[in-house]
Amino acid sequence: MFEKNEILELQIEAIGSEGEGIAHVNGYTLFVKDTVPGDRIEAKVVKTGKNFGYARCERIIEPSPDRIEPVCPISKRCGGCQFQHLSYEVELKFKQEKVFNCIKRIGGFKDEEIPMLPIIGCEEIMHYRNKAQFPVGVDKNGETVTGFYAERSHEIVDTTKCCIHVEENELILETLKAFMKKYKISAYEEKINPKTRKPEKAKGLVRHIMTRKGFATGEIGICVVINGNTLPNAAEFTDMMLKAFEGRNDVRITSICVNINKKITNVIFGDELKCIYGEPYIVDMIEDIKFKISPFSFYQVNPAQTRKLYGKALEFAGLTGEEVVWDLYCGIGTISLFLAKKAKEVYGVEIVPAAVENAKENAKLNGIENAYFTVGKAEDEAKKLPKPDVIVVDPPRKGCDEKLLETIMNYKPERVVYVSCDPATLARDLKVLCGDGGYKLEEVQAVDQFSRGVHVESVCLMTRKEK
Ligand SMILES: C[S@@+](CC[C@H](N)C(=O)[O-])C[C@H]1O[C@@H](n2cnc3c(N)ncnc32)[C@H](O)[C@@H]1O
Repeated sequence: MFEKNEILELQIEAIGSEGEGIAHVNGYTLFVKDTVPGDRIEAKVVKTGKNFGYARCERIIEPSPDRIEPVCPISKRCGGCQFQHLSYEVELKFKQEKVFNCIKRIGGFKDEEIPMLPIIGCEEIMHYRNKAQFPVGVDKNGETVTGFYAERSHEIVDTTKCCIHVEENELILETLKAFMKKYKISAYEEKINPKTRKPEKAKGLVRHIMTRKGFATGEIGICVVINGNTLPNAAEFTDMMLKAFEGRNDVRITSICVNINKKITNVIFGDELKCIYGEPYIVDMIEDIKFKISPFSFYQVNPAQTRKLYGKALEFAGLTGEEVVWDLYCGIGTISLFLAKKAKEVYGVEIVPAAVENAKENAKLNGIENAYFTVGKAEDEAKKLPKPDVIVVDPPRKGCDEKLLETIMNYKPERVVYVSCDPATLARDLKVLCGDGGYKLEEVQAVDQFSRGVHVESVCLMTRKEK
């Protein structure tokens, strides 16, 4: 066992599930952030446990051939990206293996039972993210700061630049800071309880700014989250933002909203939304379908990859025009509307009311009359829907609720298409559906939606073993 602060020479062998490098010394595992398999490093032990510990890279003795220079100057402090120092080729290999290994270890599948297609990588790994949520706070000198939380912390790394977000965010953040300075508008300050690591006291007004850009339409939406009832000088804020983008014909601000969140919480949005300019949504397009997207609604963050992901989901659904399809966890109806064009009827279920409102409007906007949407929990609402031939699920990271898996198994649709942003919960659910559930795993496709980050999206097709 090692002592805290002990200096070790380590050979990094693999990448851990959170993107850290892994080294072994006499059978003991050490995780080292910002390192790459093949690096030989000098590291300081920072924490030790019974089975594994953590060390900090102090010096790279010999860099791995897969190590690259991060494009981002703050990549080590910011908690956003984990792979700025790793070649994209190795990042993709890691993600492919992550999905495979989760299905094998957590799902209990044998190698030959995992029909994995090669991961679909990004053509563009920079400036791909259409949505950003920046915390706003105060530094030691009392100046307003915006940027990103440092990893596992509430400390804001002050920056207006980010190489995975859209470049327009820089101008939006600079304009917000100038507005707050000019009109003496305070930034949110919270006191974190060191034991619970949760915020316990707070003051100041502006707590977050969220931006979303429609890549196909150029529409930009801004939402300022405040710890109060009104944003003072809201008209001036709108003027400043519009002026900042004056003369640009590639993008335009079409929505500015204020969200009220007076709770002391880590949850970004409160319930109340006030539109102070334009519409309470932006419009974007995927292929030939238009979508209205409210600030509350989920919308995939990487438009170029979303097309490929949805394309696979649609292919896996294998529709002929005759099927009744459920699209559970449907958000604003993105997948539903693609399915509806090829199916008899589509039933979407989604928990966020604003997203369902968007989904209904989106069906109308695109002249789609065979897609129906319900607000509620998928696990409660699905069993009230007409019997499906195909079920598509696209749950949040925690995966599908057990009750929903039971419903799927009771209804026995021919095909289940599972879109997942967390391979661990995907694997857990596959174990149920392909175990007692009577389904066979037919295809597994990983899609890189989050380049330079550790998360990976995937889509799987399951078919019934007994017809
Ligand atoms: C990963 S997103 C997928 C949305 C949509 N399929 C898309 O591609 O844009 C997951 C969605 O599930 C919703 N959600 C979370 N828990 C839910 C539940 N228990 N029942 C229904 N929807 C839920 C979220 O609000 C979110 O819109």
